[in-house]
Amino acid sequence: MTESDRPQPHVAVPLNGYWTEWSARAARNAAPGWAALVGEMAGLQDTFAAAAPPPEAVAEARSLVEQTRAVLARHEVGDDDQWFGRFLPAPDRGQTFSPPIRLTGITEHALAGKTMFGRFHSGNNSAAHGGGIALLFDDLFGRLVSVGDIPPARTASLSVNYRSVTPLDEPLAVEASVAEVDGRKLYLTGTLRHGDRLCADATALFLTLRPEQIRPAEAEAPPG
Ligand SMILES: CCCCCCCCCCCCCC(=O)SCCNC(=O)CCNC(=O)[C@H](O)C(C)(C)COP(=O)(O)OP(=O)(O)OC[C@H]1O[C@@H](n2cnc3c(N)ncnc32)[C@H](O)[C@@H]1OP(=O)(O)O
Repeated sequence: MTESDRPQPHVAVPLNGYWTEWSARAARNAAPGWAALVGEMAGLQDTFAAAAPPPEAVAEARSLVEQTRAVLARHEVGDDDQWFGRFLPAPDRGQTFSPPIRLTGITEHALAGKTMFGRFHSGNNSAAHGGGIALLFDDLFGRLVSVGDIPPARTASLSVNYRSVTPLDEPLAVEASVAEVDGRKLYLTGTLRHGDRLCADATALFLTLRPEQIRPAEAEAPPG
C-alpha cells in the first residue's frame, strides 16, 4: 500500500471533553514531523510483511532498524506522555496498530467511514487476519463512544461474526451505531463491507467509567 492509497483526512470529530484534552496535550507536545513518522512506520510494517529479501538486504534492513530503535529509545517516556495513538482527529490516531479509519459521517449515535487492511494485517490467502478485524471493530466502537457527551468508556465485551473473507489492499466501508443505552451500558453494533458484500459484523458492550476509574487527561508530567 503506498501513501496515496491510505485513507485521506476525514470529517471533524466532535470529541467529548476528556478525549479533546487528552488529544490536545499530545498535539501541543509532539515534535514537528511526528505524524509523517507514524505514516512511515505504518508503511514499514506493510513493506516488511510483504518482503522476502536476500541475506544482504536482511542485514542492511536490520542494521537500519536497530539504529532507528536506538534513536527513539533515547527519548522514551511513560505512557501518560506518549504521542502514539493520541492524535484522535487523524484517521490513524497517530498509531500503527490498527488500520486508519477515515470517517465520512458522524453523529453522537452513529458513524461511517472507510478503511483498508494492508499486508501487515494479513492472515492467509490475501485475507485480513480475524484478530485484526476484531481490533478494527474495537477501535471503531472506541471512536463512536468518544464523541458528544458520552463519558470515557471501556470495552466489556466484543463479538465478531466473520461472514466472508476481508480482502487486503481494497477499500472497505465501516459503520457503527449505538443500538441501546442502559445506564452505564452502551450496546453497539457495526458492519464491515467490501462493496455490497458483508465481510463481518460485530456487537459490543461498552461501559462508561465511574469517576474513580478515570485517570485525569490533563495531568502534566513534572517539568525537567
Ligand atoms: C473519533 C476519534 C476518537 C477516538 C477516541 C478514543 C480512541 C480509542 C480507540 C480505542 C478504544 C479501545 C477500547 C478498548 O479496547 S478498552 C480496553 C479493553 N477493555 C478493558 O480492558 C476492560 C477491562 N474491564 C474493566 O475495566 C471492567 O470490567 C469494566 C470497566 C468493563 C466493568 O467494570 P465495573 O466495575 O465498572 O462494572 P461492573 O463489573 O460493576 O459491571 C457493571 C454492569 O455491567 C455488566 N457487565 C460487566 N461486564 C460485562 C460483560 N463482559 N458482559 C456483560 N455484562 C457485563 C455487569 O453485569 C453489571 O451489570 P448490572 O449488574 O449493573 O446489570
